[in-house]
Order: sequence, then C-alpha cells, then structure tokens
Amino acid sequence: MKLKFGTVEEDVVTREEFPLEKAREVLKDEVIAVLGYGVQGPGQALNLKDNGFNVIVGQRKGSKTWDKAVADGWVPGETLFELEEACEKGTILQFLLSDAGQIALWPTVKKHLSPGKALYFSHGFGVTYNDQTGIIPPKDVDVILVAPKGSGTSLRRMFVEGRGLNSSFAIYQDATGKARERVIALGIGVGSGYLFETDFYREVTSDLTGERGTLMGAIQGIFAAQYEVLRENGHSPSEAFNETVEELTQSLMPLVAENGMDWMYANCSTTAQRGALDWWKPFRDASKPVFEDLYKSVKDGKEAAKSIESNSKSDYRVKLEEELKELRESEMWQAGATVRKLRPENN
Ligand SMILES: NC(=O)c1ccc[n+]([C@@H]2O[C@H](COP(=O)([O-])OP(=O)(O)OC[C@H]3O[C@@H](n4cnc5c(N)ncnc54)[C@H](O)[C@@H]3O)[C@@H](O)[C@H]2O)c1
Ligand SMILES: CC(C)(O)[C@@H](O)C(=O)O
Ligand SMILES: [Mg+2]
Ligand SMILES: [Mg+2]
Repeated sequence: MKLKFGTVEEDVVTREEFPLEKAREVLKDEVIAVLGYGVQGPGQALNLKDNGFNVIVGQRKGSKTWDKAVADGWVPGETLFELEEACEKGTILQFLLSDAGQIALWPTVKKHLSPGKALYFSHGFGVTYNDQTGIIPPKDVDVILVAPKGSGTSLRRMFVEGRGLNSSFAIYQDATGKARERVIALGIGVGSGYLFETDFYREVTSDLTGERGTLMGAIQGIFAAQYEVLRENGHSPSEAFNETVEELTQSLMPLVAENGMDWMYANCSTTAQRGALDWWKPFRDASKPVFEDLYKSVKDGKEAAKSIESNSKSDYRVKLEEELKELRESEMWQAGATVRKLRPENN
C-alpha cells in the first residue's frame, strides 16, 4: 500500500495485503535452510517454524550454538544439520552467519546454489562489498534480502508477544521471476511488522551508519560525555546515571515510541521544554560533522574493511568480549547494574 511518510509517498507491504496464508502458499514447496545460529538465526528460524514453514537449521557441530539449537527444539539429522548438508537440502539458503563468517563459508554455499534456488541475506554487506568479500552469486539464482530493523532477540520477543519488528527488503537478482513473492513471503514469515523496499547498497550504508551512529555508537558516546560532566561537577553516580540513562530508557523513550518527540516534550515541564528546544540544535550541529565522517567511511568501504579484518581473526570473540568488559566495568554501567536491581519489578 502507498503511504505518506511526511511529504514523501512510499510503497510498503503489510500483513493485510500479504497475509501469512499467502506467504505459506508461496513457499509451500520450499525448504528454508537457516545457515548460522547466532542472533538473527534463532529469531528468524523459530518465527518461520512457528508460522508453519518448512525450516531446517545449518550450524557447526560441536559449537555452543549447535547446543543452543538443540535446546531450542531443532533435532539433529531431522531439522538440524552441519552447514554443508543444510546448503544441499535447502532451496532457499538464508545466509545468517556473521558478515565476516560468510566469506569463509561462501565457496561451500556457492557450490550448492543450483539453478532456481534463492540466496537470502539479512544485510547488503556481502554483495555490496564483494570486492572485499568475494561473494558474487551465480546468475541463475534469486538473490534477495530481508533485514529486520533490530536485534534478532527483539524479532523473536516481539513475535512471541504478537507484535512485529519492521524489516526492509530488496531484490538484487530475479532469476526465477518469483524473487519478489519469495522475498515478501519470507519477510512476513520471519515475523516482520511491515516491510519497506530498498536495495542492497542502501541497506548496508544506512544500517552501518545507524548502528555506529544513534542506535549504538553515538548513544554511548553522548551518555558517556554527559555522565562524565556530571561526575566531574560533584554529582553522585546514582544521580548521574539516573539523569543520563535510566530516565531516558524507563520514562521518556517509551513516550517517544508511543507518540513522538513533541508528545514526550509536552509531557515534561515547560522549563524542560524551553531548554530542550534551545539545546537540540547545538547538539545536532556539533554531531553532524561526525555523522558526515561516519557516512563517508561507510561509503568508502572502510567500515566494511575494518569489520572484516577484525572479525575474521580466530580470537575475534575474545577480543570483542574484552572491549565489552571495559564498557561493563565502567563506573557508569556499574552504577546501571545497581540501578537495575533496584527497579521494583526486579525484586
Ligand atoms: N544481530 C542482529 O540482530 C542482526 C540484525 C539485522 C541483521 N543482521 C545480519 O544478520 C546476519 C547474521 O548476523 P548475526 O549477528 O546473527 O551473526 P553472529 O555474529 O551472531 O554469527 C552467526 C553465526 O555465524 C557463525 N560463524 C561465524 N564465523 C563462522 C565461520 N567462519 N564458519 C562457520 N560459522 C561461523 C557463528 O558461530 C554464529 O553461529 C549478518 O549479515 C548481520 O549483519 C544481524
Ligand atoms: C541490530 C542492528 C544494530 O540493527 C543490526 O544492524 C546489527 O548489525 O546487529
Ligand atoms: Mg547491522
Ligand atoms: Mg540494523
């Protein structure tokens, strides 16, 4: 359906015009092989299974995530296989290894992409930066993308709650003439709330910008800056944490989610409104050059190169965990751990 987003009209796909029954009909003869069982793998595979699709999971035997798959109800030899066996059995291969991991498995996946199969991604990374990944799909398969706009953990949680996470979808290659109905059916099947169309390049550039920016990188940066200033001016960790993070996540962001920024503002004092309306523009102006540098680094392929380089190392998980530990052990997030314990619902 066509909808106005501000003044711009866009075509979006909802469950109303593409119901689950239609998705099941489109994919009734397909075997959907979900390759990788990290964060997106479980969310998408379990939602597809619960929605009545024919799904198998491919994962390295002996890995922790193999055990997780078994614990989630996937049965070895029936619905859970080694990666190569899943590639062989699947007619739709959902390539949900980490973006760096996809490079190593690509020769195996490619070998099993016989004509008419579909290669599905949840990120435009591998194909867009194929000068770095070597992922160049054969011409006689569909190459499609559904990218849930959020964590696989939320995708599953929201599905279980009867809600839906929004996803973008894209078609890179339509070899069968059925790529469009296949990709939309998969988007509905994995539990998307609604789907908006993009292409692989725009998906990867917006996604890499968003996660490095407001969604993850910039938000931590702005939290840290304010927390430090409050602490340097003699405020206690409790006060600094509550005024920086807790109030935002517990009180104000839920209001923004419900009805927009102006409505959240309107539910705060006129004193707060005056100050926020005065200060948001200086914050925008101070951070915009950083966002411009970030977008350029994404566009030039530098962010992809850094990610491939570091996440291809054999000890990449250990290194990431060390850096996460530094965040976890910072005073701000230690204060957060105590504050979370004090929430009445956690007692
Ligand atoms: N994490 C998210 O919520 C999220 C959200 C949207 C899109 N995506 C995209 O979905 C895809 C999967 O992301 P993820 O975060 O679920 O991945 P992940 O980092 O959790 O890894 C997924 C799986 O890949 C396996 N793996 C890694 N390297 C491997 C190798 N060399 N050989 C075999 N297996 C290997 C891991 O063991 C794991 O089971 C990526 O393209 C990502 O950009 C992820
Ligand atoms: C969940 C995110 C941040 O939206 C995703 O893009 C990812 O890479 O994990
Ligand atoms: Mg991402
Ligand atoms: Mg994302």
